[in-house]
Amino acid sequence: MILYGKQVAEKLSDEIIEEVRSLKEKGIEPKLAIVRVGKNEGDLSYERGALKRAEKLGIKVEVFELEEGVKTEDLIECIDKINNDALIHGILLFRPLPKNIDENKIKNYINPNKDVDCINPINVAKVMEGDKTGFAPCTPSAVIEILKHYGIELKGKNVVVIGRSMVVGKPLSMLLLNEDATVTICHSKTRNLKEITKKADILIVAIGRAKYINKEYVGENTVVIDVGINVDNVGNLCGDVDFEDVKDIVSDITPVPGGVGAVTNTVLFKNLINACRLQIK
Ligand SMILES: NC(=O)C1=CN([C@@H]2O[C@H](COP(=O)(O)OP(=O)(O)OC[C@H]3O[C@@H](n4cnc5c(N)ncnc54)[C@H](OP(=O)(O)O)[C@@H]3O)[C@@H](O)[C@H]2O)C=CC1
Ligand SMILES: Nc1nc(=O)c2c([nH]1)NC[C@@H]1CN(c3ccc(C(=O)N[C@@H](CCC(=O)O)C(=O)O)cc3)C=[N+]21
Repeated sequence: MILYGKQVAEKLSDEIIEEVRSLKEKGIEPKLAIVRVGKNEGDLSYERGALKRAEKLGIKVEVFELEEGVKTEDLIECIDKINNDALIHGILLFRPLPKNIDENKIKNYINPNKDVDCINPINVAKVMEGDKTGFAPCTPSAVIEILKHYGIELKGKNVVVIGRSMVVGKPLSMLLLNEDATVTICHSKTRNLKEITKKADILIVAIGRAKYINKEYVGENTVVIDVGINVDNVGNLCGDVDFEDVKDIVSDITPVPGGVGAVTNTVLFKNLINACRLQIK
C-alpha cells in the first residue's frame, strides 16, 4: 500500500481549522514567522508547502529572509524581534544554517514557548523525557502521525532509523521509543547496513541522498517511511528511497512528494496552535 501523506494532512487540517476558528473568536490571529537564511532548495520547498497550507488554514505567515552571508549577531537580532512581538506565536528557523553562523548559540535564543520546531534545548530535553508539555519537532511528529493514521502499530516492533540529525533521526528515535518500539539508529559509520535494514519491521530513512535505498536494503514485510527530500538529476523532487525499485517488494511505502513532507507542514501549524494557547494563558 502507498501511505499517502495528503490524507493524514487533510484530517489534521480539519482539526486545526476548528482550533483557528475558536482562537479567532477570542480575538487571536495565529501567526508564524519563518526565518530563512539564503535560498536552499529544501528550505524553499518547505516554505512553499507551508505557505500553501497556511492559506487553507487561515493562518498568517511572515517570512524573514536573510542573506547567505549574515553574521550570527544579525540572526540573533532578527530572532529577538520575533520573540518580543506579541502578534507572532511561533518561529520556524530553517536548518542547517550556513557554516559561518554559530547554531549552538542561536538555538538558545529562540523563546521556548514559540519554538514550534523544537530547536531550543529545553524542548529537546522534554522530547528525551517523554514530557508532552513542550514541542516535538515537526518532521519526526509527522512520521508518527502517518504510522498512527494507517494503524501501523509501534509497540514491540523493530524500527530501524537511518540518520541521526537533530532535525529528524535523533528526536524521531526518542518519539518511537516513547511509543514502545525497539529502535536501532544507523548512520554513515554503521557496518553491514543492509543486514540491519532487511530485518526491520519499519524502516525510516532520513539521510539526504537521492534514491540511495534500493531493493537490496528491504524485506518483504517492511514498512518504508521515506523522509528524504532531494532533487534528482532532471530537477524533480525525490526521496532517499528508490521508490520504483522497492515499491513492489515492501508491504507499505510513503511517496515523495506527497508523503512525510506534506504532513510536516501541517504538524507545524498544529504546534503553532499549541503555541498560541501557551501564550494566551
Ligand atoms: N520530509 C520532511 O519533512 C523533511 C525532510 N528532510 C530531508 O531528510 C533528509 C535528512 O535530513 P537531515 O536529517 O536534516 O540531514 P543531515 O545531513 O543532517 O543528516 C543525515 C544523516 O544521515 C546519515 N547518513 C548520510 N549518508 C549515509 C549513508 N550512506 N548511510 C547511512 N547513513 C548516512 C548521516 O550520518 P552521520 O551522522 O554519520 O554523518 C546523518 O546522521 C534530507 O533529504 C532532508 O532534505 C529534512 C527535514 C524534514
Ligand atoms: N528546522 C528545520 N526543520 C525542518 O523540518 C526542515 C528544515 N529546517 N530545513 C529544510 C528541511 C526540508 N523540509 C521539508 C519539509 C516539507 C516539505 C514539503 O512540504 N514538501 C511537499 C512538497 C512541497 C512543494 O515543493 O511544493 C511534499 O513533500 O509533498 C519539503 C521540505 C523540512 N526541513
